[in-house]
Amino acid sequence: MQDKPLALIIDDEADLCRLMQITLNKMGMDTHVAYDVASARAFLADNHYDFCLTDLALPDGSGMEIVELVTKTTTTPVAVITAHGDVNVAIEAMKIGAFDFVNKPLDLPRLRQLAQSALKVNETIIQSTEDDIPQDGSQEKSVSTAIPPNPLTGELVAPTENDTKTDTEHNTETSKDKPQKTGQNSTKKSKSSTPVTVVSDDEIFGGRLIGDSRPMKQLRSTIKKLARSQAPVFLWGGSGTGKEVVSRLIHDLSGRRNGNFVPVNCGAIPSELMESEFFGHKKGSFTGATSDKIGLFQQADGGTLFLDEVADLPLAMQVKLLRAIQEKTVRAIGDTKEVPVDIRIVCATHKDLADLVQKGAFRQDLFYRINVIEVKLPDLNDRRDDIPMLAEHFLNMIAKDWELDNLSLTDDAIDVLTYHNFKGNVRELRNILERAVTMSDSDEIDAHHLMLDDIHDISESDDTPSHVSHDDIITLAPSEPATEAINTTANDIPTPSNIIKVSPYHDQRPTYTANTVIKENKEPKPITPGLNIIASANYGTPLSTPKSQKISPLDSNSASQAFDDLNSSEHENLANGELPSQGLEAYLIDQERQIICNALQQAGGNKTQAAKLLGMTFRSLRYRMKKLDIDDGDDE
Ligand SMILES: Nc1ncnc2c1ncn2[C@@H]1O[C@H](COP(=O)(O)OP(=O)(O)OP(=O)(O)O)[C@@H](O)[C@H]1O
Repeated sequence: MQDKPLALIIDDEADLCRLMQITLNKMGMDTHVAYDVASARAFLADNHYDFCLTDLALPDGSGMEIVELVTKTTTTPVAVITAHGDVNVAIEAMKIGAFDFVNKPLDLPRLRQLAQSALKVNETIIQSTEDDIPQDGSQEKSVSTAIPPNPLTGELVAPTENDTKTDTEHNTETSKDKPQKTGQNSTKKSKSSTPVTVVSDDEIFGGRLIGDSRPMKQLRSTIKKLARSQAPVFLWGGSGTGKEVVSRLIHDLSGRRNGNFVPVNCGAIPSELMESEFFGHKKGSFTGATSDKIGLFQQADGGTLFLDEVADLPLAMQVKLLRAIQEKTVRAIGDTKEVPVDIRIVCATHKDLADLVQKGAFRQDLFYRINVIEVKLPDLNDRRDDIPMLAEHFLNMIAKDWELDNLSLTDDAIDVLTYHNFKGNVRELRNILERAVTMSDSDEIDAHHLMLDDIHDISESDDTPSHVSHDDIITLAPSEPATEAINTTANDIPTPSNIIKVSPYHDQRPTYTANTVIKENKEPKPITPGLNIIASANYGTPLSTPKSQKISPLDSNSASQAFDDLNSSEHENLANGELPSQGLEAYLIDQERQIICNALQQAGGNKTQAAKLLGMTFRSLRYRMKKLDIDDGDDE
């Protein structure tokens, strides 16, 4: 018969210990109790625990000592008990490796939740690899400053027989009142009783976090450690460095992986809707609230809430967010009850949040609360060794996606990429390659297909490469699809099961990058005689025609159906200086779709001919058709 999970409770209040014991026993756990640091140390020396819970104020020392000891020498998740409201101490404990905390007076449902999370942490043991770089002075400078000292030091190997001894030697003398042990199997505990899945690094990271440079090895090692904690994580790095990728990995590797991962772009939610989006609302609570709505916090209950661009939160919302994070409860607009939520917060920004705190634009208390573990993501320019590997990875992805043969880069192209100044980081690299593939009709991508000379000039003169305004740009090449989070294929994510929930505000902003733009030319650019395209669509925005409605270019009915809203009176209105009712992006997408359908019709469905008419390569046309959901018909 399998052992029950074993917990160690450390607190000098006997009644409280008894209450915790009863609660954990009812959950099917065995328990040991120690009333001081010395007896806890003795228990820890002789047993392997699945969960450890310690008070901070103990008669002969601090619970922090226990946290340090447990995280340095075992894989056991250790939580701390804090006096109510003493969040600062809880944060300090999490910085040195505590996986979570519970307040006094003790809330039993919260204790149960904590214990359950602890057991889940033990379910996946990630095989240690050579990538696991010890966090000592041997790190490169950029990494050691990026990651706070010793955030979580748990070893990531399954416990072995050597990890533990039997406790027969000391089981009577470890506590002033004798340590209390409950349960049948509590005295011989040689290894974790939680069913363990062993996952290799390749299974976890394969294809998702490419890079063999030292900063990337360090990052992978940090992610694995963070996955064993509930501590809030703050990801800081330039646009396109992979903050969302890292956030998803932390979720997928953690005990929360069966809950939802809810990404939300804080900068994309109109401020008047923020409270309702985050916390939900009751029907009738304001004009337009026609039904009850569950907020993002509740959607992420049991999982992870990823607050991207957290620096963009208005101050009023920061106060409400802080309260929800601290209290672990939310109240929907128009509701009278608080609802408990169990979420882990991961935040990200490319802005200097500490600077915003100084300037009064970001609340210090919220900054302190979300910035428990800070991880700085390295710029691509600081890990150039990874560029060939990343390029190969993206070419393989593009080839698979567009059903092309093997694509490759010439040596010259690799050189050009390796020396390019990437202001948009990995996303920019991917966009450059996507464009290069559309520009080349061969499977071999050469330096000139990358078109990096032009880009260099542009990016040099552009301070905000990743968020260029609509007004002065024309997109030349597709930027990253906004629906990536939804469309990610099993192939992209070879992970433990994950349920991805995408909030309506996730990544809706346009994803222009400097490399995909040319400066404005007010005059529409004639591409071929008779065709006047003012700009190509930005593929980073949702299509105005729903995905399910595939357009057949040769079926004039279905094509015209898609453009019903672009009636002639609208064209007249536009000519008179009015703005498109469906918004610029949707308008441009419809325009592009219509023009391509026209060209295909004129060419009798022959894509090669249609591409010529449009002055683009065959491959570029096929790519655009795919993005715009225009029926591909037979391959030529
Ligand atoms: N190390 C990596 N390996 C493979 N793909 C990566 C890596 N880093 C980033 N990417 C890819 O680059 C793109 C941008 O990544 P991501 O969205 O995570 O960046 P970000 O830092 O969150 O960007 P932003 O700040 O603009 O939101 C995605 O397509 C992602 O899959």
